[in-house]
Amino acid sequence: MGSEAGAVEELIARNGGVAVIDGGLATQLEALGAVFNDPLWSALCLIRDPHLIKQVHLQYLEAGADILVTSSYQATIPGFLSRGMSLEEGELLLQRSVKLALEARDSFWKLAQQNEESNYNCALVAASIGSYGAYLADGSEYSGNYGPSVDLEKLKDFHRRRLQVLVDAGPDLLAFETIPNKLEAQAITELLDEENIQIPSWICFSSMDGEHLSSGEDFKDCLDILNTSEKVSIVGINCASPLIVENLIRQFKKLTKKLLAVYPNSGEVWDGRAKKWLQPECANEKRFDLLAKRWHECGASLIGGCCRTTPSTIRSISMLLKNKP
Ligand code: MET
Ligand SMILES: [Zn+2]
Repeated sequence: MGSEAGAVEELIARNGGVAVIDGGLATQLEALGAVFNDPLWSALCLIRDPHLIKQVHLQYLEAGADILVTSSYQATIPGFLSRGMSLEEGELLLQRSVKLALEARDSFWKLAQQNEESNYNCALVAASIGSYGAYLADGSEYSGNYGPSVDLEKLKDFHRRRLQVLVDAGPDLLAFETIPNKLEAQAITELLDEENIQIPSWICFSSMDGEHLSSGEDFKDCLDILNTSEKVSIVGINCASPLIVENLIRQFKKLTKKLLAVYPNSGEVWDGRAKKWLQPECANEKRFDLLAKRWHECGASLIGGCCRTTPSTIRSISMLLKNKP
């Protein structure tokens, strides 16, 4: 546990052992009418519709989220440069992602404090840093297959400038998301030290089988690396099926003492040929909020949703886990 994780620990203690992370950002942007059939994905909104991003942050706060994840998941400097933007413009967009979340948090909190009956916490803002695979936009964030040309230094170089810009914009923590392999976990861990980052980080992995990282590597080898870092305060899983999360929490509990975060997707699977989301088996029997209660009982202390989860998912888990409206 890093010494800087005080604000997160405080939040968890105040809620009786849990903090609620928000839900799918891209999903909710699409629900509000945004269209991003594009390699920049939801980062397009930073350019075209920043007001929608703020609106989604406010919707998640209203639903009870204690932690907002910013819109920088697929916002990268090489991605922006490849669209003809300058370095300066790209950096401004990254700053904007943090600013939008901080503004939403501050204005919501100001109103909440004026209402004596409100039960809200002052939310924390986690700057999202998607994996290298998310930038490639070729699905490799779910396979971990980056090819032979990608080594430790290349991954560090990819992450370095975005990390610096996001930290300078003043978020409360960093959220590395959908990390699919050990090499990238190691690159991030080393980079946090090299850059002397002073805010806490979470590193969340993707997993397809509920046993291994998406790459097929063992979590033990990966967590052995993360456990050596004071800068990584929280580890966990995001954008995996909710049906495999409990097994992963049990495994993580044996491998690390760090706080655990889980925010799986809805369990729907994208059928690229039919261009529609397929419902998971047993979707009805295993409702997300009941699963979330199990995840908490098994030892996860930060719980939320990823793709295809919405403010209504977050509202129900917030009510169930915090036992207050
Ligand atoms: N924070 C990102 C989002 O909700 C995570 C996406 S995982 C593919 O849009
Ligand atoms: Zn997701």
